[in-house]
Formats: sequence, C-alpha cells, structure tokens
Amino acid sequence: MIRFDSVTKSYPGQTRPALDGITVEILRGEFVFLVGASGSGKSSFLRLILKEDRPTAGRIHVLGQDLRSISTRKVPYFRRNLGVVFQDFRLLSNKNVFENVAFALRVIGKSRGFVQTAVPETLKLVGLDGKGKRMPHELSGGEQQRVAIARAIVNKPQILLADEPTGNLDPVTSAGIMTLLERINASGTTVVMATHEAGIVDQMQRRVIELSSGEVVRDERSAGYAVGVALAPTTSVVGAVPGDAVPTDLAAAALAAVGAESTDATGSAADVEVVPVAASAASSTSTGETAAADALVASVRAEEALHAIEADTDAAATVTEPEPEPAKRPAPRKKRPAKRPAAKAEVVEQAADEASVDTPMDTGTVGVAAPKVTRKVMQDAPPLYVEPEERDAVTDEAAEITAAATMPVEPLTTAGAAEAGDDGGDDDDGDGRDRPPGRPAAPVSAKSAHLTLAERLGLRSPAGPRAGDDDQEVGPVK
Ligand SMILES: Nc1ncnc2c1ncn2[C@@H]1O[C@H](COP(=O)(O)OP(=O)(O)OP(=O)(O)O)[C@@H](O)[C@H]1O
Repeated sequence: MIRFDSVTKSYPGQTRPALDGITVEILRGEFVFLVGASGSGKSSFLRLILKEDRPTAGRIHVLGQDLRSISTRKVPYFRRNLGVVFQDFRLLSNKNVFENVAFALRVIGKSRGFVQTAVPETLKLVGLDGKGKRMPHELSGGEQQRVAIARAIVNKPQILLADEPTGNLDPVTSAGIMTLLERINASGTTVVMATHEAGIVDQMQRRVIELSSGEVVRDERSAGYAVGVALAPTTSVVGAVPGDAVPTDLAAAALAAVGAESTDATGSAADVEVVPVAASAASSTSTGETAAADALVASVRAEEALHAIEADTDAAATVTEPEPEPAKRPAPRKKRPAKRPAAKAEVVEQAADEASVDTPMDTGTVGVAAPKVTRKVMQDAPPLYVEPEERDAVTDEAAEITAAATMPVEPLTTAGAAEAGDDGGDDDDGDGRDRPPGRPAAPVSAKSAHLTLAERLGLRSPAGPRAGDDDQEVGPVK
C-alpha cells in the first residue's frame, strides 16, 4: 500500500538529510505509529506519502502507483484516496461544522445530493450528530479535531495520515480521538500516525516505526513507544479487558521516561533487543532510577485513586462494562453515562503532571513523556463512533468513488465533471458554488509559497492564493 525504497530527503541548506535511505513497507489495513524525537523526520515522511514533497533519492509507491509517475496536474486526484489530519485541526473558521466537512466534497465536485447525505452520516460516525450548525469557535478542541477527522474521512479514503492529531488535546479527549481512529482503521482504512504521545502508543500496541536522524532505527509489531514497553496480552484497546495490567505499563512508561531502556541509535529492526519490563526495572542502573521510581509511584497512586473513583461511579450508575469485542467488526459499545465525575479527569491530569519527569532528552533515543493517556483513560472515553449500518447507499457510493479514484484519472473537464456525477460544474474555488460548465479550471503554477486548505488537503492543484478565496487554513479556534 505504501512502500519506500531507499528514500532520502534532503532540504536545501541542511547539512543532514531529513530522511536517510529509508526502506519500509506499510500494508493495507495496518495501523502504524511513526515515532521519534523532534526533527527525526516524521512529518517529512508523511509529506512524501502525500506527494507534497519529492524525495531527493529513492522511490515511493502509494496505492500501487510510483509517485514519480503522477504529474503535478494529477496529484489532487491521487490525494483523494488519502485523508489528512493535522495537530492544529485547520478548520475554516467562517464555516459551520457541516460546511467544513462538506467542503472536502464540494472541492472535488460532488453533487449536492451526495453532500447532503454523506456529511450527516460522517458527523454521526465521529460523534458530532446534531452539531452541524455549530461554528468552530463553539466547539471544544476535541470536537474541532473530530470535525477535521470527519472532513478527512468523508470521502472514504484508503489511507488516513495523521500528524500529531492529539498534540493539542487533553488526555481524555485524546483517548476518544484514538478510539475513533482505531474504529476507522477497523473498518479497513490504513492509518499512519506521527506522534510523541508515549502513553497512546503504549496502550494501543500497534506497529511502531521509530525514526532517529532520518533513519529507521526500529520497526516492531505490537509495540510500545520505547523499546521494552510491551504489553503482551493486548492487541486492541477497543477489546481490552478493563483494568488489566495497568500498573505494569505505567511502570514501563515511567522507566522509559528516564531512559532506563534505550534504543541503540545505530541498531536496525533486526538487532533491537526487547527487554522484559520486569527485568529492565531490576537491572536498571541509570541515574534516572530514582526519578523513574518516583514517577512510577505517582502513576500507581493516581491509578489507585482512579480505581476508587471508578468503583464509586460504577456502583452509582450500575453500568455494565462491555464484553471484549471481536477485533474485526466490533459491536456497538454499550451506552455509558454521559458525564463522568469531573474529579476523574482532574486525577488523570494530576497523574500526568506528577508522573512527568524533567529529564534532558537523550538525542539517541525517542524523547518519551510519561503516559498522558493510560489504558483506563482510553477505556473510559465516551464512545464517539456509531457503527454504520451494514450497507447503505452512501457507503456503497463512496466505495465506488474510492474504487474509481484508484484507476488512472484525467483532470476534470466539463465532460469529466458530468461523468463524475457532478451537478453541472466543478467547484474549484472552494466557495460551495460550482464552476460554470465551460469555464476552465484554475491554472496550475509550478511552485506556490502558500497553499490554501484545499491544496493542503490535496483536493486541488497548487495555484497559490486567489483573491476572495475563503479556504485559507486556520489553526485551532478557541
Ligand atoms: N521545509 C524544510 N526546509 C528545510 N529543512 C526542513 C524542512 N522541513 C523539515 N526540515 C528539517 O528536516 C528535519 C526533519 O524535520 P521533520 O519536520 O520531518 O521532523 P519531525 O520528526 O516531524 O519533527 P517534529 O516532531 O518536531 O514535528 C529537521 O531537521 C527539520 O529542520
């Protein structure tokens, strides 16, 4: 699905390449975490997949296509198979939730009828049913990110790229976003997520590709953020049994926080030794040991407090915990109380604060933070995702569109737009109005200093900002 063959990316004026001879393959349906210290090359990796940038050397194949063979003109069509989510959401501040999601469809010329059906469906999927009329500033950070995710998946992309999607969110909200991403992955979308969040990676136990100075220094299945953080029994957060093994992973993450286990910067995936957590705790002679122990004690104490609150809450609410769900097609989760006690979120945040150890980052290892999101937080996050009907018209139509998009495509001419089921024209200026039949598409310039949102999302060829455009990207709105 995604293949890098000896890929090097050098930026002008930089002495070291951002990516240095990377060879890696990501298969259909995988959920992959891209981890590594700041500047290790994660965003460069994602940008290359999007064909936002060209490799200096090597070859990249995405969805069976050699990216070199895709002309600039055809890049927007290629990108329709890819959804992108950014740390700073990039919503359109002057459009409501519905219009922000609809935007992704209008830019590619979808009919009004399709938009009217697909957008509410997708908002329901991400747990924003009924919030279509809200403006971005009327939403919480987590809700804004869910709008961004809805926008990324509304056209049913085969690949979802997420660059630090939880970077601006609190632990509980982050857990909800991760549950959503996991469900999207369970429905068949390949997910590649760059992150610094050790807690999330440790809980999810998915494939981890670790970059260091532009090289892949670790590529492990069912792994944690740092070497040695392995939780053998769990492969799915969704199906996890509540309460199991929490202290162990907190211990591992706390030890990792002070570098008790480190990655050999020169090691390859083959020679990385995964040390059992207990052994690493016993054998650690790092000067950070005391700090690690403190962090561990703080984490476990917080966890005990959480259990106490959990017991109270459950007794009061008499909520039945969900049975472990099958990995492939999880059953809808049982309803939980709409509001958890405020004290709980506070304890989680306090735990994160107490567990965080102010330790200088070892440049040879991944910079690990104490767990922001624990397994408990993930489990307790309110369900955001409503399982779609087995079949429905929107899903079927979107599947056809995705299939069609993987075939060689020609740029939309008037005839092409009509063929694509458009209602008369191509909305190539992102204003929600179709381009009148016969009017040519916007000219494509080779380079543009600034990309509009449609261009960043890969929905339109780069042509530079245009006067009157209302799709300039924005950050979180608060
Ligand atoms: N457009 C650019 N021009 C010059 N250098 C760049 C450019 N983009 C990235 N770099 C450099 O390439 C290296 C890798 O950057 P990249 O953004 O891919 O890292 P990252 O792992 O995503 O970092 P972070 O976690 O901080 O986002 C860094 O040294 C960075 O300074």
